[in-house]
Amino acid sequence: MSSNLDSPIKTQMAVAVFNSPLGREYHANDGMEVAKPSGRRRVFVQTESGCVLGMELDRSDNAHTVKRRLQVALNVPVEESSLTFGDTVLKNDLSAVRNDSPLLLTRNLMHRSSSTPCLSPTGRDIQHRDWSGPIEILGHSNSFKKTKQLVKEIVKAMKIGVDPIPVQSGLGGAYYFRNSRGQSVAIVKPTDEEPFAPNNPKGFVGRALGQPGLKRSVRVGETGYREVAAYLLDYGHFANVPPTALVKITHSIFNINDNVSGNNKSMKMKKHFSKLASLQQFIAHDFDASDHGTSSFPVSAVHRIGILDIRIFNTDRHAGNLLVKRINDDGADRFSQVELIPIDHGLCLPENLEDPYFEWIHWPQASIPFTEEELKYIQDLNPYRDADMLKTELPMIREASLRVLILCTIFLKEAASYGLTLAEIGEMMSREFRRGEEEPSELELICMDARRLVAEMESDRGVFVSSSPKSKGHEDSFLFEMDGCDDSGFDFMDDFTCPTPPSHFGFGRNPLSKLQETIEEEDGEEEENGVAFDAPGKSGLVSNLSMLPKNNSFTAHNLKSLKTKTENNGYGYGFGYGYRNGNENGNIGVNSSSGHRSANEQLPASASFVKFVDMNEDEWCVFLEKFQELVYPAFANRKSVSVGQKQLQRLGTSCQF
Ligand SMILES: Nc1ncnc2c1ncn2[C@@H]1O[C@H](COP(=O)(O)OP(=O)(O)OP(=O)(O)O)[C@@H](O)[C@H]1O
Repeated sequence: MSSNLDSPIKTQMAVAVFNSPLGREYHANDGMEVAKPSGRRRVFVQTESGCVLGMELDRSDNAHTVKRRLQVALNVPVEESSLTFGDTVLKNDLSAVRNDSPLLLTRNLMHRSSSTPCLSPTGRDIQHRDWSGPIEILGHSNSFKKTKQLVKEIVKAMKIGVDPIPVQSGLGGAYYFRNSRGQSVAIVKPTDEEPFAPNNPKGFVGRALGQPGLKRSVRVGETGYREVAAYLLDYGHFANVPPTALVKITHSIFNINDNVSGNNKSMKMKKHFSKLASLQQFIAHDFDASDHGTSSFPVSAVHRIGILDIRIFNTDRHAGNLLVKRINDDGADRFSQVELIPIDHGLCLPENLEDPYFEWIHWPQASIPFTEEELKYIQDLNPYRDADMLKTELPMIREASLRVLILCTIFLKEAASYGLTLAEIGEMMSREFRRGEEEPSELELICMDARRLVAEMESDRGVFVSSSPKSKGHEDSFLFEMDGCDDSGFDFMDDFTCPTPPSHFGFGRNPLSKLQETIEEEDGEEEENGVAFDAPGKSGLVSNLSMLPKNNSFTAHNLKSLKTKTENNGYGYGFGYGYRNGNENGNIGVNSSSGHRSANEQLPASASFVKFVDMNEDEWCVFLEKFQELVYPAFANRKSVSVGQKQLQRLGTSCQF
């Protein structure tokens, strides 16, 4: 039986099927929200094609009944599909699924590239039968007040025919939505148009939702809720993150790729598609931080954004992601002050520690000590409360990301109270390149030591827990079990071995402490397919970039951005992991005829030195205790080096005279 999960139109048809069993539709944004009887929930099912269905669940529903309804609508046999909610593949019980949760429907068998889209001429009629509003906010937090207002303005404008405008810059699909006066009021980024997602309009396709994305530890399709998480965590608007919410949004502007030819389908069809997207308030600005000298940036703005970046382990704070707005502009070229607006938090809260990117790290503002007010803000942060808040507001968030948030917040609190500056904290979190090797950051080294202590305690007590680091047959070596997208047959993070980290802190980093990451299934498949690019060295980067699509939406900014993203991760020194073209069995499809590029052609794999998700609750608690004990010697070490560096700098200056 051919399954039609890839058909956006079929997906739209399914709306009718979903609405019927319960007879009543829930309107999130029209002010008519009816109190639901307990057990009744509104969920949003996203298919692999990116399209989204609003659906009501009853207390009696289970995964099987939901999939059965999907089978009727989409012709996907129940036994061939999986329904995923965050970390959980739903087997039967749906009690963990809360109101407003997005669910991902995937096929177990991987024949994506050979599936034939099935288009239905009745799509328009179906759209009329979808009673949900054109924009529904997922979640009911008070924090979304501003967004609700924006949504009203946008819907009003849409009704009188004011269309959104596609955003040319950036690697993902994004659209400026406007008010009735034609002013941009929000930027909308559909989750299925992210870089490498199936409907990316700029040629970066090749991975399925849920697979590793631009950053290996952030899955494709999951940057949208991270944008919202950053906003929700920005208590008191401290760092100035623009109001952001996750929405189900329906419009004909959105991009749908024909998954056979890779061509853009929606442009020709002008159909309406419902998508899950982040919707962020548009902030009028004058330039971004890459366009202007940074010396005018207020110290407090840099500190506040830096504090947020550390909490959320931002891997993408490049200068383009800091908008700059002049204030007190006297009309001349001079202006007394600027306001900074941090945007684009889709690559924060990774599922693993990797190399963060903090543009501010070498700005002088970052080396100025925190003020009392900033220290108070930091001390009042409660990582466990933050994690609970995110779980409530964004129920699909993964445990691994929450652990990264908890760890980084603890690290920030301890480091700030010890007296470290923003720059020192950022440096301790960043990896370095030595002799062409990416080495773990000081933060990662501390974590590796803490993990070793947990493992030692367990072996002393004779405890063997399946999720603990296990002996791999040779001394000092562990094999960590991975969580994976088991149903997709694609391991998110593959097994890797972990030699014992060095027992000292600081600067004697042991290159051998780097975990040897298995490069997914590539090795085998490279041989099978006989198509492999191996371009070590910097020239590899250049040659790969030169192969990027040349469509009109792909600008120098995109290039710079991809280059920054890769170089930031230390990949600028080599695409040395080997690249391959997609294969017809696989999830890494390439449509070279259409100019669409495979994700794997451009993405090197990142090293994982330490992970947290394989620890059970008890181990995690002990790990955190050990971590907190171990940070102090590391802080002392860092402080003494900073002092040494300052003395050297002074010496250098005095030598000039
Ligand atoms: N809240 C906002 N207000 C105004 N402009 C915005 C806002 N968010 C994004 N933009 C603009 O849209 C562009 C693209 O957005 P963004 O950087 O978030 O997308 P992206 O695809 O993730 O980009 P990149 O690949 O560079 O990280 C930005 O360069 C910026 O000019």
